[in-house]
Amino acid sequence: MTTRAGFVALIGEPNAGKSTLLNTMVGAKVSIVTHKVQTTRARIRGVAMEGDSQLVFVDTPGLFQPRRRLDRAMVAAAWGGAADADVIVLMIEAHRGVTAGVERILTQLAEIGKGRTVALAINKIDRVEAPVLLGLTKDLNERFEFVETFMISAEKGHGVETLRKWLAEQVPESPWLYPEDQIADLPMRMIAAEMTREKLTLRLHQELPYQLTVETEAWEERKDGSAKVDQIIYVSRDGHKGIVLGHKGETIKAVSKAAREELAEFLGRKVHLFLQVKVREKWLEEAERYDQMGLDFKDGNA
Ligand SMILES: Nc1nc2c(ncn2[C@@H]2O[C@H](COP(=O)(O)OP(=O)(O)OP(=O)(O)O)[C@@H](O)[C@H]2O)c(=O)[nH]1
Repeated sequence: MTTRAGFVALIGEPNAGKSTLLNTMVGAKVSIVTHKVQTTRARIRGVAMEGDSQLVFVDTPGLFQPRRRLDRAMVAAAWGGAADADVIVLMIEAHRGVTAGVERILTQLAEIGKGRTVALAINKIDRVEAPVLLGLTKDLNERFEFVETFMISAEKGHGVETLRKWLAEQVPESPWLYPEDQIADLPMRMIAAEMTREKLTLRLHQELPYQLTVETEAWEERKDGSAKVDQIIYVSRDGHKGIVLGHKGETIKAVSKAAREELAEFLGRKVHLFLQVKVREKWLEEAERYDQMGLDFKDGNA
């Protein structure tokens, strides 16, 4: 069997329908991903299987005219995700057409999208008549050389399967990036790992060994409705392990408690969180590419 796998970035103005499309393509589980945990790094929003292809959707915060510093960082992150992706899909709203925001994105796309596979998805086609769509398709394709144009309704599901099949053909031949039995809760695993990393950062301040990463090793749904989450904190040196554990394990206990509480509140149910610290000298090298993408590299999976 020839497998394929790759990264897909959905870009577009806020409200274009990116989350809706993701949910339709990936399944209901992603909807749990909210904007609550903000990060400037690209994150995985969901993974879809289509035939022998694995499509990993990376998050791109809505692209808008950045004013504040935080906004600028978010927009940069959005483009960062797109620049690393194998396929970029620009989503626009059919009834709004080429807005000033869309024009701005197209200008940036002229640089980022050069030589890449960029498709156009005109969304919310249920809101306009056919002639409008044809005019819009022509207009947009004159402004940028899209490899393909799709007319979809993310909400009603029209055209979504065609788009997904096409994406499956675009990603390169590659082993799958994530085991199939993990993809359903992958976004949750990543969010949980980020929560723990955030608590470590808060707790350790400057002491924090910068070569540190958190991975969610196992996620188990229990019959009583609670979730059992096992995480490993990887540090690159023995000395760092002591810092993370703290005097008599105080640091790790406090981090664990804070992360557990936040995760429980986020999920709205009870959480049992187990943290383990491991020394792995080479993790940085192994994980480099994934880390840059904001992905949690799982040992031995790639
Ligand atoms: N009529 C119609 N509405 C849609 C369609 N797809 C999405 N919407 C609606 O458009 C709104 C925005 O959709 P989202 O999926 O949240 O948009 P988004 O691009 O993820 O927005 P941000 O998270 O702000 O970047 C929601 O109210 C959706 O219900 C569609 O195909 N037709």
